[in-house]
Amino acid sequence: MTTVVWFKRDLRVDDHGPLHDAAADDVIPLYVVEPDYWQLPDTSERQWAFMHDSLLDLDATLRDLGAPLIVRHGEVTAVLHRLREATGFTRLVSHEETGNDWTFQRDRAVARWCRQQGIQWREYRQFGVVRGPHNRDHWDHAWRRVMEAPAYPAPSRLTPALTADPRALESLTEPACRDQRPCPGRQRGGMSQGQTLLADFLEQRSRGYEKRISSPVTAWEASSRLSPHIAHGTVSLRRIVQQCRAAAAAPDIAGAHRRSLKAFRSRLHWHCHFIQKLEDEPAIEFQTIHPDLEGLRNPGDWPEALERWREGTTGWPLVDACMRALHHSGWINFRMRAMLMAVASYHLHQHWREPALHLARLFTDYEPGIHYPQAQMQSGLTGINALRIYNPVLQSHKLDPQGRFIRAWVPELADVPNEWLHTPWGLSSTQRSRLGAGAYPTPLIDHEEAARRARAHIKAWRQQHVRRELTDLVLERHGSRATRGRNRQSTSPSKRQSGSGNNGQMDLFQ
Ligand SMILES: Cc1cc2nc3c(=O)[nH]c(=O)nc-3n(C[C@H](O)[C@H](O)[C@H](O)COP(=O)(O)OP(=O)(O)OC[C@H]3O[C@@H](n4cnc5c(N)ncnc54)[C@H](O)[C@@H]3O)c2cc1C
Repeated sequence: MTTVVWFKRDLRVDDHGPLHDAAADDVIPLYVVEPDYWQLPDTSERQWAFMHDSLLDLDATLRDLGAPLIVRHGEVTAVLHRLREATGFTRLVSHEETGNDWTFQRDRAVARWCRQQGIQWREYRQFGVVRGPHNRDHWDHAWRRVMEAPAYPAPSRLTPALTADPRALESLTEPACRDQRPCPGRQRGGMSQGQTLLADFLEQRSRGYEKRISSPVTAWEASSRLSPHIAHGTVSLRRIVQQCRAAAAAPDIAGAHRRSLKAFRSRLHWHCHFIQKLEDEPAIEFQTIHPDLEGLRNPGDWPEALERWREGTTGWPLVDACMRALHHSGWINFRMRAMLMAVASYHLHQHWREPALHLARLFTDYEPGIHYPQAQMQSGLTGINALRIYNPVLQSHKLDPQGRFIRAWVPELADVPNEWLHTPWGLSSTQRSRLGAGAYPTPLIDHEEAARRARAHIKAWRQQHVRRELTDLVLERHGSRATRGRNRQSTSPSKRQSGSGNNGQMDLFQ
């Protein structure tokens, strides 16, 4: 039997169920470059570049196993059709994908084509995300079952159904990407890069994880930096969970290090918890999680603010440093992603979708299932989470007190003393010119005033438009069971989502 293994965002051979099971057959390992996908507003050349590294690595490994990667361009059903005519394959295997709406519709088209052609298509789960009806109360248990199951070993040998592919991967025609912003500091893709990062993180860098991931000064080293590898599947999430557990169980591990590994493991759980939200409600890509918050902000309001936010010229140094670092490297830590999104939504009163798309394009680790729910959560659109209006000046003092990160990314402020670095608009124009900061913009709005306005606007909107019964439905559908349990015990229904209010954040729904 000939089986096509369709690689998508699972570019590895280890813990790859479809490849493992297909190894008994004649196999066609296939990757399809889909030109229409790379024209979508949430995709970019930097993501393709990471993918390309990973394809080269995958191809080299598959060649060693005996069956090189077959790469085709075009619409997937058309590619499969031609391949079917050429090889007569009868089985297609792949991983389930919670991608964006475009990939979901493409998968539906593939399913239709398979039915018409009498091809058996088996999809495997690679995450703890459940497709179809399921009981949210048992979700954690199901996640653990998947992560604790034995990983699939890489096949030791493959029998190729197509021996020589005339189109060598090295000469692959790159898709024309709609977004081509350069990313010189991008992480490299590929299985070996992912493995090295994981080993290095578990052995060394994770020691300071818990305490050092919030500051953009230290997070670059303290975070695992595995996100683009998880998003493109060059390392299996299950392997990461299992190796993390093994590292934490080592007898000689220090308490702080063990706590850090525990905190890291909870993030791996969040990965699937968030993706599950998009799996359960794909409309989240386009619509607010809480339907009554849809009209809170309008697309197209204040275009100058959006442009300045996008280009890292808001005049708030930490915000601009984060955006510019992201342009350069395709990655920024969680806290700063949250702050960027919150500043766009609250201070600059932007509708959530354009900022979310901009960030998606900038992230080499763009993962729709995490991205859209997170972007909405940080914009106050779920109706069930504490609102976090990050104070960009407070965050700046707290997370970059010496201005190391700011000076690295906002060179206009390199000579501004610490006293003024976080609030350079307080300098007179003569002082600014003397310090070489004359070209750095002043903010469009006072940030405290902007936060006050945002708070008042949301409060009024909520009183007028937000229906409790819909909030309860959102909570039922998307709320974390752990949080819900806590809420049930400790808060009255009207204060269900009251939050910490720390770290420069405010809870507006109290
Ligand atoms: C507005 C916004 C958009 C985001 N978009 C993405 C995205 O497109 N892709 C993406 O992978 N992450 C996204 N995140 C989550 C998080 O910021 C990144 O996963 C993390 O910064 C990646 O770095 P790391 O791998 O070093 O993280 P680590 O802290 O080392 O975490 C390990 C892994 O756990 C998962 N994870 C970590 N934090 C979260 C979280 N808060 N929610 C869900 N999963 C998490 C990721 O898979 C991550 O790679 C977003 C967060 C915000 C606030």
